[in-house]
Amino acid sequence: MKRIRLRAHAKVNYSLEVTGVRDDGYHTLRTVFQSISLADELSFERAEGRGEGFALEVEPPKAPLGPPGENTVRRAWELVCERAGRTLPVRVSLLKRVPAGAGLGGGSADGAATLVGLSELYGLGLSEEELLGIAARVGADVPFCLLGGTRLGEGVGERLTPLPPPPEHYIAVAKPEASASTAEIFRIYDRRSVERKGNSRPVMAAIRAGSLTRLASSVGNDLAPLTAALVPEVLDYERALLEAGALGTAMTGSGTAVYGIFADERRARAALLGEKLAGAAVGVFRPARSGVEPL
Ligand SMILES: C[C@@](CO)(OP(=O)(O)O)[C@H](O)COP(=O)(O)OP(=O)(O)OC[C@H]1O[C@@H](n2ccc(N)nc2=O)[C@H](O)[C@@H]1O
Ligand SMILES: Nc1ncnc2c1ncn2[C@@H]1O[C@H](COP(=O)(O)OP(=O)(O)O)[C@@H](O)[C@H]1O
Repeated sequence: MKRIRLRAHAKVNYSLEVTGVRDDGYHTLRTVFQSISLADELSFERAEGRGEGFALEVEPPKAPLGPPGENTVRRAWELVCERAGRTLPVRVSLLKRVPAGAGLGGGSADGAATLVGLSELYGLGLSEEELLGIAARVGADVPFCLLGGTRLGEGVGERLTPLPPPPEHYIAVAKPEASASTAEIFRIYDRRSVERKGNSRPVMAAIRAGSLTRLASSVGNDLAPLTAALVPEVLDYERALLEAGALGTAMTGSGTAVYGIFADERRARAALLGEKLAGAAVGVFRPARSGVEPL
């Protein structure tokens, strides 16, 4: 039985600026995305002639994936079936490692991996351009999660420009108990605009210069004050990471996870053991060069 096994990488945003609002209410962004070594694992097998054609097993079973109909894996499957003009019976196993609702793009990464997995499983031969087109319909982050690496995202995140890999470093990630809904954060944004810090340009200059200290001192996220107003731990954890020696910290995506940049793995791991981050540690990760890759 043919089985496709893939790793779906999470991401952080080294910068996140809101640049406007489209007619459909989506906000345009300028953001530098970075895939990281934290990843979910997915496997895909044909499930000929069983039920409606889509079966998903998740480990751990209680992983908070929202309403079943809204799962990004199912949504991606529905769109690929539509593109293929037929039902593609599949059984998907998903090992969740990326915390949901964290701004780490876990759901988006799973959606991206599903597009690749189904195209390979059924030999659909979908081009990257076709996959990107479907990805944009799954979610705003999914086109990036499909390509991965280091990229500038514009539009709602679908206009991607590749960037050189960043200088070597370690990324210590911490997440408060509370999650944040991306939709809610943008609703708050519409009611009270935020100071635009313009981090993307200095972040890109630092990456191009290969300077870790400049990169670390340039990271930032315009949405952080909004999420922090709902979940104060966002700011507490940024401070704790700096006190533990992080060269720079920021919130990722619409939150609630935050990360600290370290040159030294040992210090990054020690930072997550500090009492102020007790129970919040997600882990220490490295930049990754792809978004979806064979397991
Ligand atoms: C803003 C980012 C930055 O990385 O946040 P994170 O998801 O990483 O936290 C992402 O682009 C999010 O992408 P994604 O998580 O796919 O958002 P979606 O599910 O497509 O959107 C959820 C809701 O958030 C709002 N939304 C989302 C993205 C965007 N650029 N503008 C918006 O206004 C819309 O109301 C949308 O219905
Ligand atoms: N495969 C999935 N993994 C995680 N969350 C999912 C998935 N499919 C749908 N969701 C829902 O989408 C929400 C956002 O998940 P996720 O993409 O991980 O957040 P973010 O992009 O903010 O990191 C989750 O809170 C959950 O309700």
